[in-house]
Amino acid sequence: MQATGQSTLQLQNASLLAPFLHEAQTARLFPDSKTLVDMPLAAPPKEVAAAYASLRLPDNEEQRRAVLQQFCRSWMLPVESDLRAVLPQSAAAPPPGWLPHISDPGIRQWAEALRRMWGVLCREATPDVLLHPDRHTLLLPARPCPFVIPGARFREQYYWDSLWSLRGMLVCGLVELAQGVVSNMLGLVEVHGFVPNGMRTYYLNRSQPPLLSQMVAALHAATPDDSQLLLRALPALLREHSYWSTAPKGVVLRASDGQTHQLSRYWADWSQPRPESYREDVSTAAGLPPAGAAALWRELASAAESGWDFSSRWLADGVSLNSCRTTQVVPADLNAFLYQMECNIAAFASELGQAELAASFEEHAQRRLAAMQALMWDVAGGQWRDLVLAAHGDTQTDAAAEGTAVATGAAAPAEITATAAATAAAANETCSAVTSFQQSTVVAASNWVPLYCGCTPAGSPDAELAVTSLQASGLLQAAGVAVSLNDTGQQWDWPNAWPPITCMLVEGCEAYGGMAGSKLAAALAQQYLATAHSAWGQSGRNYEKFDSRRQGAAGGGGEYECVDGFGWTNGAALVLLQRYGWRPAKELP
Ligand SMILES: OC[C@H]1O[C@H](O[C@H]2O[C@H](CO)[C@@H](O)[C@H](O)[C@H]2O)[C@H](O)[C@@H](O)[C@@H]1O
Repeated sequence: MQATGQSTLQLQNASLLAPFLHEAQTARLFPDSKTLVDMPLAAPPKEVAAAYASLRLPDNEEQRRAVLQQFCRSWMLPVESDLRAVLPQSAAAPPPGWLPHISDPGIRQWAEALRRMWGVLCREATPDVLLHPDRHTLLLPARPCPFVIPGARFREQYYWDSLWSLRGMLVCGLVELAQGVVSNMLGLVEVHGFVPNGMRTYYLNRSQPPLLSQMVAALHAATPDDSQLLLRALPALLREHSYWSTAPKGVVLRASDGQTHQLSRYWADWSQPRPESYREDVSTAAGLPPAGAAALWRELASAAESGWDFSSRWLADGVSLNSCRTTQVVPADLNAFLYQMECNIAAFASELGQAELAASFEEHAQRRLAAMQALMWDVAGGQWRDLVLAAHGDTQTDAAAEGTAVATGAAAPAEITATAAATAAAANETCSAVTSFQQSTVVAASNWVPLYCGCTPAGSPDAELAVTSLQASGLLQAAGVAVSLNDTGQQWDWPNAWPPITCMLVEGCEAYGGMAGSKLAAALAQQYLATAHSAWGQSGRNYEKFDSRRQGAAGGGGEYECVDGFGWTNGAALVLLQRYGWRPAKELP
């Protein structure tokens, strides 16, 4: 785990309080496991830990729970007492030019309500977080700025959510707020070398889909006169790129023609239950020996790093969470994001006059693109497939701690033969090439994310094929785009439709898919607007995810109730409304 200064202190305290965390989470003190880890301490951690050590816990379950509850009341502060609501600068300014021109009064009112949500979701840390960081799990950069939370239980800034929130803020003219959100992330990279999953210390073991360079690009387009932005962002992006492209996240694959390719995967530096989902992870690993449980917990945390927590994409048997094998998957969307990051770094370097750096990142981008084309592009299926590395074997060893396959995963069919040990070697500094892997058969919306990232030229035969295959995929439903065809009960599977994915598909089809792509993009955009508007009209809610089959219905499944707020839902709606207007379509082309 990479941590320095303030966060080291915070993490040391987390380990001091680990016995309490275990007991309290196991006793189910709160319906949502995340509540406890977001509550500030009322006294210095050493004092709290000493008080806990002197506590006599009764054997009787109910009495034990009551004692733990009383302990929490005495030694902890209410959730959200580390935050205060703050109105972003320019929130009171008149709505941006495009918004008052929406002709339908009901839609105009909705757009106005969405715009006001940035004020509702904006937070800053209380002075106590800066004064006593060791009492808090809120993670701050050196010079923290106000930020936007997704909403409800997600009461901190998140990494990939921020792209759609940021773009929503920008179409509303909230430039200072957007600048602060990006500054927070750059500040975290400057200290930790990567952007954590979210701004809490328990997220420091992993990142999330790497979209910072896209946020910098969006902000740069909105503030072309800010000469400082790229100067600050470029070194941070270089650090982030290295975090994603070196082992254990970086892997080397050898194709059947002998050619080696460097790609990346999700890999969390964590082999314990996630503190924010402690009870859930303990229960998923029930019955496993300690080493097997530790390996599974890494796989679960790595799935959380993907943003797709959880999905059949990561499950060896396609349905059970205890077959999670995220680190054995080399994801198409992750590598597409990294391709885009490499292109953006090249463009920023070139703008700053750093020609050599620009050329080297153009080369990185071209190499990754060639690898994706050679290994992930499914010509017959017209989509980019995740790659599944052969399973490492049946148990966890020290090698597992270095990033090898999970214990519980069934071996992938060995279409391309090689030794399982090669998978393990992929994680090592020596970077021996993995030769045993195959394309995943899961039909997930992520298979078309490379279209959004420009992994094939606009209007090319491959791009047109991708649009046609998306139309035939079964993912496009009456009220939205399902993220996969597999009904597992997990939230990143059938029948859920997630705003960021829909937005990426719309923009990918529009930018690269020729005439057919543009038509589909416009129809998908209207479908999203119709369902988001209908949900708001029926319930006053802005759900984090939707049911792709029923207009205005919330999504479900997974380890927490569908929440309201919601950063990326509102951002995607505002961005699509500004781009496409309100033109309800009858059906998809
Ligand atoms: O508490 C469980 C998990 O919750 C988060 O994941 C979900 O919400 C995030 C915020 O909107 C979103 O970025 C992610 O895609 C969702 O699946 C969190 O990111 C996980 O790390 C956490 O374990």
